[in-house]
Amino acid sequence: MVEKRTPIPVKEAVKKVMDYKVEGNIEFVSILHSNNRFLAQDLTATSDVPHFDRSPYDGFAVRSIDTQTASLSNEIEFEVVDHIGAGFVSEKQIGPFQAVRIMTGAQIPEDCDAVVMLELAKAYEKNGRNYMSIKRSYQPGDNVSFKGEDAKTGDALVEKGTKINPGIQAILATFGYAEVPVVKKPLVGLFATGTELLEVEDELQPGKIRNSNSTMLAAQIERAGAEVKYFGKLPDEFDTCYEAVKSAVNEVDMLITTGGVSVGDFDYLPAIYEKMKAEVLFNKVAMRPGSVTTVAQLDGKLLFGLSGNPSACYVGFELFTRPIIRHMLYSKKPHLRKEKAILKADFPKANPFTRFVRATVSIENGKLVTSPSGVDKSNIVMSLAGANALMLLPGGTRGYGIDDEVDVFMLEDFVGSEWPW
Ligand SMILES: Nc1nc2c(c(=O)[nH]1)N[C@H]1C(S)=C(S)[C@@H](COP(=O)(O)OP(=O)(O)OC[C@H]3O[C@@H](n4cnc5c(N)ncnc54)[C@H](O)[C@@H]3O)O[C@H]1N2
Ligand code: MOO
Ligand SMILES: [Mg+2]
Repeated sequence: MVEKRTPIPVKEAVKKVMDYKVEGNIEFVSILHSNNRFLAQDLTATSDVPHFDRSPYDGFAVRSIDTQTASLSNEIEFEVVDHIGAGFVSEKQIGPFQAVRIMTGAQIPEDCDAVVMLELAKAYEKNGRNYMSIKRSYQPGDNVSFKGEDAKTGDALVEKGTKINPGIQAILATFGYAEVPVVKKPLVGLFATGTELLEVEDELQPGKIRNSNSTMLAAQIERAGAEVKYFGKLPDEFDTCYEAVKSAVNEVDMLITTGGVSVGDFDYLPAIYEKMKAEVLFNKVAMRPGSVTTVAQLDGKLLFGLSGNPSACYVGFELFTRPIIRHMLYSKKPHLRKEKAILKADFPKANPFTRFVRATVSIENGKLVTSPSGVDKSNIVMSLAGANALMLLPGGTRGYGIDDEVDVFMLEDFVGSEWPW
């Protein structure tokens, strides 16, 4: 008699997995290798930026007090006593009706408090000396980029758990973070099981298929921010699989297998978990695809037994493994981001199970719209290519039609959801 499994609701299954979440460790990496990593500490400003008053224009630094009577009918002349570019500091004392020719980014001379743009001054030479004249007045601070106007020492800049992007790279560099505190990438072990599996480069043979789940999962693991340790494919042989899984567990933060979790004669993962004395958290989830997703824990370490069917495997990873990875990377919103979208296709059939339909989400007239990215069966690979979201169709409904509003889970997003269930 085949074992009867009792399905549990998706949110209960996710909760059971999240009971085993842990935070990752900190490591320091060169700023040059920190892009796309996740911050392990809040970033604070280590100095004022800019840390000196500077000129935002190419022009002349002046004492605003000397400009007060300047007007179209009263041109005021200044002697230009110094000339500095960005990176230089004028050592000169600037007296009444004197100016410094100054370039964008250069430090404002101590005695000056305003900058005249080059275009608004007339520059000329007289008796071997440089002069300029202006026809308008300036107030203290006119055309000055002030010390600390961008950030002040101690300002909170970016929260830990944030994915480093080009803008954060600029901030890291500005504040001298040559070595960046990032979360060590969770190491995710990966096995594909199945005697039918060929390598990608193999010629097709009768009854055999190319192993597509390994490369798919490796990419999903990397998309979530973790590192893959691929242990290879295993034939459907109990002892071989048992030994391989048992030893691999010790080398990684979590272990994924794909295939061999259902009730078939060569589906050995359930028996392997039992022999390892791992506690099975669930072995059936009330959803499609991915109903056979099985998760176990061994001394607090999670073993994800994902389905062999490609789409079921894909969905199982995104719902159960991804949030564990994202939590390890200090995210406060580790689950897939949930949004509302307008359905652009009909689903007339009654829907007994909660469905996660591989879907394409796009923006039309400022609104999210969605339609399935292909055939909605768990053994289908093609629908995965265009999927940037999973459309949630709750079970027990009479079907859906065009223009219905549905929930979608965004696959390529890093904002996430705190708890979308
Ligand atoms: N009697 C029952 N049969 C099945 C049930 C059930 O409840 N009762 N559940 C079905 C569902 S739902 C799914 S999903 C599959 C799950 O199967 P397994 O997780 O045990 O996976 P396998 O049997 O190893 O393989 C299933 C399918 O996927 C192909 N596969 C496997 N690995 C890969 C890979 N790495 N790359 C590409 N494709 C792969 C494999 O060849 C099979 O076609 O069970 C149903 N059966
Ligand atoms: O796990 Mo299966 O994908 O529900 O079809
Ligand atoms: Mg099977």
